[in-house]
Amino acid sequence: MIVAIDGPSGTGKSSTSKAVAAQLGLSYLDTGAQYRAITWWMLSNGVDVSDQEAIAAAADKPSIVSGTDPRQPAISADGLDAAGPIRTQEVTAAVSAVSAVPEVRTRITELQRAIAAEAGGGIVVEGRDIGTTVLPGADLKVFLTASPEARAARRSGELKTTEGKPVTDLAATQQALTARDKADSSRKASPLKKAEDAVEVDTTELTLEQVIECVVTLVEKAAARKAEAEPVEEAAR
Ligand SMILES: Nc1ncnc2c1ncn2[C@@H]1O[C@H](COP(=O)(O)OP(=O)(O)O)[C@@H](O)[C@H]1O
Ligand SMILES: Nc1ccn([C@H]2C[C@H](O)[C@@H](COP(=O)(O)OP(=O)(O)O)O2)c(=O)n1
Repeated sequence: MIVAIDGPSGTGKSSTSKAVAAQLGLSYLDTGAQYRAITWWMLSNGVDVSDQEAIAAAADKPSIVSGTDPRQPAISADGLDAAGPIRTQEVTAAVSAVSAVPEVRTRITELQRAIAAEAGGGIVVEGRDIGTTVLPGADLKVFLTASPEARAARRSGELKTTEGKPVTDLAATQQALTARDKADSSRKASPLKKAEDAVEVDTTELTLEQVIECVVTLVEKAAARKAEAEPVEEAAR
């Protein structure tokens, strides 16, 4: 069972995907964390993130390793724990530019497909292009949306500056988030886009618990469809 959950920032992808995976005993992959980790590695290793060629030349260098336990998501770059540093504003401000470079996307997409192929019991993979590009044959595709105001309000509560202070400016948070959405949706290589066969869920007026319940139901229905379809496929062989 492969579940793809895509959508812009602050729609609830990570919280929903982790909870659904934990509840249904599936693995979990946060692909945004991988793009953030490669961005953090570049910033820490003197790569000029305004120079596309420099980014492309460095794309193969770091070793990015993701844990797939939804209860203990882990991410490292060259063996260093990246879970904390990838959430700083510095990384958030640079991640769209780094992730728009085709060499970075090819590298990270290969990693994602390998992780999904190894997840024997099934996996929930969340990101921007999972349903469209990374795993177009997913058993279920969900596209989460929410109003920019709701997303900014959710995000502003958890952001930290590089010095570790909380970010409280809601208007600035919304502006940064909208700019990132625009960059992620307009890039040439695998932009943020709803797959034609994805189920869209608007989370603006829903609690996180309601979104989780809705996605669990969708996964259970997709699993039932898959179980019904498989004996037919077997017989056809
Ligand atoms: N439906 C919801 N209602 C209220 N808050 C939510 C909802 N979904 C997620 N959140 C909160 O919003 C923040 C961003 O959620 P997250 O899952 O990280 O979004 P994404 O992965 O899409 O960027 C988190 O603090 C999360 O707890
Ligand atoms: N599949 C993906 C996932 C993330 N990205 C890029 C674009 C996003 O702005 C950044 C960060 O993603 P992340 O999911 O961590 O962002 P949010 O938590 O939603 O703010 O990575 C991508 O290009 N493709």
